[in-house]
This record gives sequence, structure tokens and C-alpha cells, in this order.
Amino acid sequence: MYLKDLLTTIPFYQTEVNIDGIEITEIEMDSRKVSAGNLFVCISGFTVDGHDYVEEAVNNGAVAIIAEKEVKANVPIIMVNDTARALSMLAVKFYHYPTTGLSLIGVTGTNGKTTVTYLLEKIFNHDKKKTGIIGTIQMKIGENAFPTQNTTPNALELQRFFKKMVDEDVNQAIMEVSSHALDLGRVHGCDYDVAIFTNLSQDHLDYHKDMDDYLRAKSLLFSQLGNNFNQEKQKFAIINADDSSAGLLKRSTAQPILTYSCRQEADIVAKDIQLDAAGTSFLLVTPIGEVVIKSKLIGMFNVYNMLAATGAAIAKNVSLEVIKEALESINGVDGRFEVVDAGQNFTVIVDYAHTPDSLENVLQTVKEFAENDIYVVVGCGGDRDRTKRPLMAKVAMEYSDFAIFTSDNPRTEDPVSILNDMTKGLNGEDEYEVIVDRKEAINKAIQYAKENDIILIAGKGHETYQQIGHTKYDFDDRVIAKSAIIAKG
Ligand SMILES: CC(=O)N[C@H]1[C@@H](OP(=O)(O)OP(=O)(O)OC[C@H]2O[C@@H](n3ccc(=O)[nH]c3=O)[C@H](O)[C@@H]2O)O[C@H](CO)[C@@H](O)[C@@H]1O[C@H](C)C(=O)N[C@@H](C)C(=O)N[C@H](CCC(=O)O)C(=O)O
Ligand SMILES: Nc1ncnc2c1ncn2[C@@H]1O[C@H](COP(=O)(O)OP(=O)(O)OP(=O)(O)O)[C@@H](O)[C@H]1O
Ligand SMILES: N[C@H](CCC[C@H](N)C(=O)O)C(=O)O
Ligand SMILES: [Mg+2]
Repeated sequence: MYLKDLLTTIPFYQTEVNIDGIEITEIEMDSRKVSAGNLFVCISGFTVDGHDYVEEAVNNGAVAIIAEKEVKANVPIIMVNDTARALSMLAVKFYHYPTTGLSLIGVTGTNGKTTVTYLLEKIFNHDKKKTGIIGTIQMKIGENAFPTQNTTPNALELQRFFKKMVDEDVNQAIMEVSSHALDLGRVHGCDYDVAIFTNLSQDHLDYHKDMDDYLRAKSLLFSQLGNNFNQEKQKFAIINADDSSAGLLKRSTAQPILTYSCRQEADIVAKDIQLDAAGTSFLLVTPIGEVVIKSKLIGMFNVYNMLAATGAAIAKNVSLEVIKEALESINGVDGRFEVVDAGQNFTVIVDYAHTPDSLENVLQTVKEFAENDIYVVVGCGGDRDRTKRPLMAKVAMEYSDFAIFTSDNPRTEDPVSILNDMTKGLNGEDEYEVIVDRKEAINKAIQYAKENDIILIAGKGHETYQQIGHTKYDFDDRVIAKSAIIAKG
């Protein structure tokens, strides 16, 4: 594509040289990935500044530079006000506005995003649609999976993947939209058909100033649904009416809304809810009819997740029969309430709860079915919200009979000081143990367990690594737990 054509998406830019005739082979934001004919966009990051890598980008073959600060280069430099914004719009144009031709569902909220996306994948697959997924665990097209670093990738990776979805004839794209992504403009230029809100509770107060700022970021997904009266792309917002943020989110969009609830009148409601250790059943009441759902998913929070997915599926004209068939066939989501079974006489559950609210939800669920003692093994991630640490420890103490506090991903923080943050508010008489090494902590819990006890290993779910410093070491709670169970005999 000619650079000049590409730049039509940025109305105001400045350049001192003639850029006619320059062709761009690819856009890159990382100098290490630049090759011949690329356009290099300098991003001012949190750790380093992309403007410092112009020379490397040019040496690797960049033919033009987009910058927001003064840089020197022997190729044309195009100055813009905000390179992060420019990157989104350039990527959207370079990959031919992929989401305009793609049916796209975005899921936001503190907890449940990944779960809802996988419920939707199941529903659309049962509806014979080819799906594409973008989220915490991975990116996927059909059965092919691709690794990701972020829940919502940067604009470049995102638009590139949407283009791949278009090329591979995906009918339904489903993505998690994190508050970071919304705030940083990673999703500018995404044309959503359906926006889902799961819930809001404390997380990420390292990044967001306060809960209002966090909610404002979430609301951007709903304002981004826009005022587009294009009948071809009917838009919908799906909102959890039982969450205290529902009102603000409803006011953030001009598009039709479907609300869902387990406690009050709403468009989509779960009635006669029965929860037990083997699964969940409820009467699903919707604008297109009623049906009983018998699901293998456990816990009240999963009823909410199923209602959210139902809302989006109805918005996309999926029948209630297909929704029922799909929800009843799903066994669970990788690393979410995943049972580790090596033939032992106690239960081990690995779960991704890493916020006070999700830990409370999952422990409440465990407590409802527990016949004997509950052990919890949990830690908090480093370089993340510090204020959630004592809250998570308190929740662990409240709902378990014995807590082992350990490391999650310490990243660049001292693991001991993270653990001190967790335990500082606890009563000296509380029964807990602190074991910094996560493998040792899991082993210890398994050693302690007696017949019919339940061990919840929380925080890392599907993760197959533990990040200490800047290094990611192989680590999988499920694998460690399984070998500890076998070793116990
Ligand atoms: C705080 C944050 O969001 N950071 C993201 C950001 O990193 P950064 O600002 O540190 O980037 P940087 O390393 O300073 O680099 C700046 C620029 O220089 C470039 N560079 C860098 C080095 C070099 O040699 N050459 C070069 O050109 C980089 O490619 C980049 O363009 O841009 C990176 C590339 O897109 C992201 O991977 C990274 O996410 C980090 C890993 C992260 O942990 N983010 C978390 C906080 C996050 O966003 N989480 C949410 C989910 C939360 C949830 O689901 O609960 C998410 O969506 O993942
Ligand atoms: N609707 C819900 N409400 C509260 N807690 C939930 C809900 N759904 C799942 N959980 C809990 O939160 C954990 C994370 O769920 P999930 O991965 O679906 O959330 P997420 O929003 O994608 O998280 P992340 O922000 O890390 O991407 C689960 O392991 C479970 O313990
Ligand atoms: N997307 C979340 C994941 C947290 C998972 C937990 N294991 C941790 O490392 O804190 C985050 O980046 O905050
Ligand atoms: Mg997720």
C-alpha cells in the first residue's frame, strides 16, 4: 500500500519531505520485528520509548517513521500528535477495515470474560459458524490456536488477526476487551456488533486511578458501539442488570440493550436455579421463549456467564434450541474450576480467581458443597494492584478452614513483600501458613488433605508458567498437583 494512501486515515500530519511513491510492505511498532519496506511507528511505552529505536528500525529496513517526538532518520519522518492513536487507525486501514466485514462480539467486565467467550464459541460452533477468539488464554481460528501476551493485544496485532479471520472465512469473532485495552485505545477502529458487560469489582487499581476511572474505561466499549443505524449490522449491548454499574453502562450506549439477571426483572432471566457439586440447572426465560438448562458448569457466577452468552447469541439470531444444546454440552473452560483427578479420595480444584470478588465467588461455591475441610492455596501477582492483596487474603481466611499463602507471578517484586501485603491485616490467631515457593505450597496442601477435603489452588488457572523477575519458568498448577497426589499415593 502507498504510504500516502495509508495516511488518509490521519487527517493532520506533518512531514518535510515528499512521500509520493513510497510503498509500505507492513506496519511495525517493534524495531526488532522490522524488515524491508516496513513503516515503523514509535510508541512511548511504560518501560521504554519506541522513539529510541528508530535507528535499529531503519537498519532493519524501515522506509518511513511515524513519531510524536523529534527523532532523526535518513528516511521520511511523519509527525503526528499521538502515535498510539495513529497506530490503531493505520492498522485498521492497512488491513482493510477487517471488522466492518466481520461479526464481532466484545466482552468486558472484571470477571467472567474468558468464560463467556468460550461459552459463545461453543454456541456458535453448534450453530455451524466458524469462530475466531481473542483473549487471555490464546487467540484461535477454528481449532488453530495462536499464543498471546495480553488479554487484548495491541492494535497492530489485533487488526492483523482480524484480517486473518476475514481471510479464513470466520463467521463470528468473539473477543475479551480489557480495561487497559479500552483506556489505551488498543481497540480504536473495531466495529463491534455486540458488547457484553459481565460485572465490575476491584482489580487493576495499579493502573486505574480509582474504581470510577476503571468503570469509565469499561464504559468505552459501550460508547464505542456508536450511533450507526446500519441495518446490516444491528448492534446490541448485553448488560448484567444485577451489577451496580449497570445504570452507567446503559447510559453509555444509544444502541438497543438486552439486560440479564438472576434477581430481578430483565430481558433474560434465570429462574428456579439449582446448584450442586455436579452442575447447575435453571429455567432460562428470554424474549424468544423459555427453556430448562442443565449445565455441567458449577457455581452461581457461571449462571451469570451463561445468561451473558445467551444475550449475545440471541442478538445474533441463534435459536434457543441451539443455545440449550451448546450450554449443556460444555464441560468447562481451561483452568476455570478445573478438577485435578488422579484417583485420590479428596478433591483438588485449579481456578483462575485472581481478584477478591472471583475468589469469594469460587470459595462460596466450594463451601456450599464441601463435606469436610477446605484448603486454599493462593497468592497475588507482582507489579499489579497492591490493594487487592489483603482483601484476597481476608476472603481466603473467611471461606476456608486452612489457607496457604504463596507466590503467584511475582514478576519484578520481592515475593516476600507481596506475601506481607497479603497477610498484614490478618489476625495472629488465624490459621494460615506462608510458603513462598508455589510448588512447595501445593505439595504441602496435598500432604495435609484427608478424605473428602477440598483443595482450591487459585490464581493461575490455565497458565503454564510462573514469571519471576523477567523470566517465565515452566509451571502448571495442574501438573504439580497431579504429581503431588501421585507421590502421596
Ligand atoms: C502496561 C501495559 O499495558 N504494557 C503493555 C505495553 O508495554 P510497554 O508500554 O511496556 O511497552 P514497552 O516495552 O515500553 O515498549 C514501547 C515500544 O517500544 C518498542 N520497542 C521496544 C524494545 C525494542 O527493542 N524496540 C522497540 O521498538 C515496543 O515494541 C513498543 O512499541 O505494550 C506491550 C505491547 O503491546 C504490551 O505487551 C504490554 O503489556 C504488558 C505485558 C502487560 O502486562 N499488560 C497488562 C497490564 C495488561 O494490559 N493487561 C490486560 C488484561 C488485564 C485483565 O485481563 O485482567 C491485557 O489486556 O492484557
Ligand atoms: N461472572 C463471574 N463473576 C465472578 N467471578 C467469576 C465469574 N466468572 C468467572 N469467575 C471467577 O473468575 C475467574 C476468572 O474467570 P475468567 O477467566 O472467565 O475471567 P476474566 O474476566 O477473563 O479474567 P481476566 O481479567 O484475567 O481476563 C474464574 O476462575 C472464576 O473463579
Ligand atoms: N490479566 C490479569 C491476569 C492476572 C493473573 C495472575 N496470575 C497474576 O499474574 O496476577 C492481569 O494481568 O492482571
Ligand atoms: Mg480473561
